Amino acid sequence: MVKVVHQLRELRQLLGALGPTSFVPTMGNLHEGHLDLVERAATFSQPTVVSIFVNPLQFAPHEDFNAYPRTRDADLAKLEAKNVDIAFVPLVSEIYPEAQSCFIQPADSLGSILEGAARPGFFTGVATVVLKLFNMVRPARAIFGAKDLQQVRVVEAMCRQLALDIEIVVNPTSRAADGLALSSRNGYLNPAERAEAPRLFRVLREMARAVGEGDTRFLQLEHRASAELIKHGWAVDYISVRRLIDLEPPSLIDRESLAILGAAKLGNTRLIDNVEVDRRR
Ligand SMILES: Nc1ncnc2c1ncn2[C@@H]1O[C@H](COP(=O)(O)OP(=O)(O)OP(=O)(O)O)[C@@H](O)[C@H]1O
Ligand SMILES: CC(C)(CO)[C@@H](O)C(=O)[O-]
Ligand code: BAL
Repeated sequence: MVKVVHQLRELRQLLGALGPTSFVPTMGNLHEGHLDLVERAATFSQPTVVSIFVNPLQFAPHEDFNAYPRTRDADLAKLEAKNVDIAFVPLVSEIYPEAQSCFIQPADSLGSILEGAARPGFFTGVATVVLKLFNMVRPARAIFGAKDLQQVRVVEAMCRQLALDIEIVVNPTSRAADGLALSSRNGYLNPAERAEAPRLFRVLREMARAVGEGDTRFLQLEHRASAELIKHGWAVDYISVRRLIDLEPPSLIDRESLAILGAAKLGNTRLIDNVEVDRRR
């Protein structure tokens, strides 16, 4: 039976009896992508803790904090079916008990680019809540999805820079049959937008193929991909070729591992995705 816990006090009591755990932080509205993270957690053969918390700190005032889907009972049934040990479902007041809080601000070189440029303050909100959840759960490891690649890099850097003894495990992006990365925000799409949405993955995959085959005209490729999306009604935040390791722009001389990252809006729905480059030349 999954144990549903709302308060830190109870969480600590339960954890004391469990020993080292694997932890999957989420904002709920669980889909197969989340459940794949839970399955990955189970491969470590230690108890699994999943948190469900829609973190107000990572939403700007004009963003979708209030509209964000909250499907608690369905989420808990899915965690029960996956044999999760603890579902930690705190109230906002449990995570932020004081009116003012200190924050974890990622280095600008990582926290203020790409998603951080499009959503100022976003990674301060993410890093702060992730550190807080880590301190509450004190897991041996935490599992994150590659769909949010920059979030993974921010969390890895935080663990490195603040000497946290937590292994960060990255699980591949789970996709629908047509390639669209699974995401809670896909639920905002109307049928016509849902049919259009896989184009983001397709243009990123096409760019990754071109770069993998040796095309180094990155700016031209980025412009072409953006134009293709704009032509089909998207508003593009960025499409960018980056070094996989630190998301810096690549140099033309070194043969670094690369990824193509993109974020764009279809109607009112903002989607992100990324594709690693398989370099053949
Ligand atoms: N399609 C996916 N594949 C792999 N991991 C995923 C996928 N979607 C979400 N995750 C991971 O699940 C964890 C919790 O993410 P979150 O609850 O924000 O879900 P989401 O579907 O990404 O929602 P949103 O639409 O808000 O971005 C994160 O580590 C995230 O990277
Ligand atoms: C890591 C996270 C749970 C922090 O709120 C969130 O950013 C998410 O769901 O990806
Ligand atoms: N999955 C990332 C969390 C967010 O967009 O707020």
